[in-house]
Amino acid sequence: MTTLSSCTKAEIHRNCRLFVGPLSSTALVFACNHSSRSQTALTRLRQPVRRTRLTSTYTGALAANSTSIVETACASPYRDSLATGLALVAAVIWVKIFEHLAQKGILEQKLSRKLVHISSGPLFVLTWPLFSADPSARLFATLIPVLNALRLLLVGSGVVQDVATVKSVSRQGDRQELLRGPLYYCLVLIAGTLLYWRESPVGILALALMCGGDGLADVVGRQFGTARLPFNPDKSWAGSLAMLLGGAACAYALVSIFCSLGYIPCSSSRLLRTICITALMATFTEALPINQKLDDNISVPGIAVLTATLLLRQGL
Ligand SMILES: Nc1ccn([C@@H]2O[C@H](COP(=O)(O)OP(=O)(O)OP(=O)(O)O)[C@@H](O)[C@H]2O)c(=O)n1
Ligand SMILES: C/C(=C\CO)CCC[C@H](C)CCC[C@H](C)CCCC(C)C
Repeated sequence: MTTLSSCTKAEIHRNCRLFVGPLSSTALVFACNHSSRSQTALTRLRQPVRRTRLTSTYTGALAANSTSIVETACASPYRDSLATGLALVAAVIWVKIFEHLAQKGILEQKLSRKLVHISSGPLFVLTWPLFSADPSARLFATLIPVLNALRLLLVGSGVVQDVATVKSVSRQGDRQELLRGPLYYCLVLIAGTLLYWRESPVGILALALMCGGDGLADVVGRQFGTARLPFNPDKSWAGSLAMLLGGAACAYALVSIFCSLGYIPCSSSRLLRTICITALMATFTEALPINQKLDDNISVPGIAVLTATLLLRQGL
């Protein structure tokens, strides 16, 4: 179990800059999530954080208001349970928001479904630093997609009636659809968490390309996809370009956050090359006329894992 005092002042500053405002307490949880350092160093580091008059108001308020709550949460033996509970509540609220927007007609059903697709995975990945360094932490985190997968199984198979969920994550309101794309999506989140967790960029890359990449291809393709691909008239240049850029940007943002938090050792030129080549391969796979046989939520992360694993064989 690590505590807040295991962060360097620089780490706290860096993370505070990343997660400002209402997420300030999260920032400090993030900041205290690194592998432990020597107690002497901790004591030394702790004081400067307190002593320094942090110039901006938010950092001052942040330190004053959040430290005790965050210290307690970090030091708590229930840290992973707390993080799981928090992420589960966030997941329910997040999907409910889109259910509500689709039901009120504020968002078209297809768009609402795609926005859930684009945002849920990256938001889930962003909850990972809330968990402790304990080897069992990834199992706690896995509970979030596992419970969502179970919900999809129960609703999709008709055991539980939930019209709102069906509406928000299906294309046409057919409950059985939940057993395909959305269920595969949760299974990929489960596999990514269990196999790669926050120690390797491979899982994060695969999830980013499935969510940010493939999701954006649909949104942009529907809107601007007049020029069709020569080898697949169901897909467009605009959709594929959006997947390439959106997927690479999402992957870069997430991996950079995990690099800067110290979970992944990174050399930026190598990382950029890996992200670009993996995004290209995933975009090409998504554009192929194979999605009647193989769901994009399987083919895209599948090819991303293969490509990134091969490229990162020599390490970052
Ligand atoms: N590279 C891409 C990908 C998708 N699209 C457009 O986005 C919409 C949805 O595509 P796709 O995701 O392949 O369709 P579905 O399988 O129906 O949707 P889902 O992935 O959500 O199951 C289609 O209008 C398609 O033309 C596109 O123009 N270019
Ligand atoms: C419509 C979807 C895929 C079709 O291609 C996505 C379905 C998403 C699930 C129903 C909800 C998944 C929730 C995540 C496991 C956790 C999100 C946590 C976060 C903190 C909001």
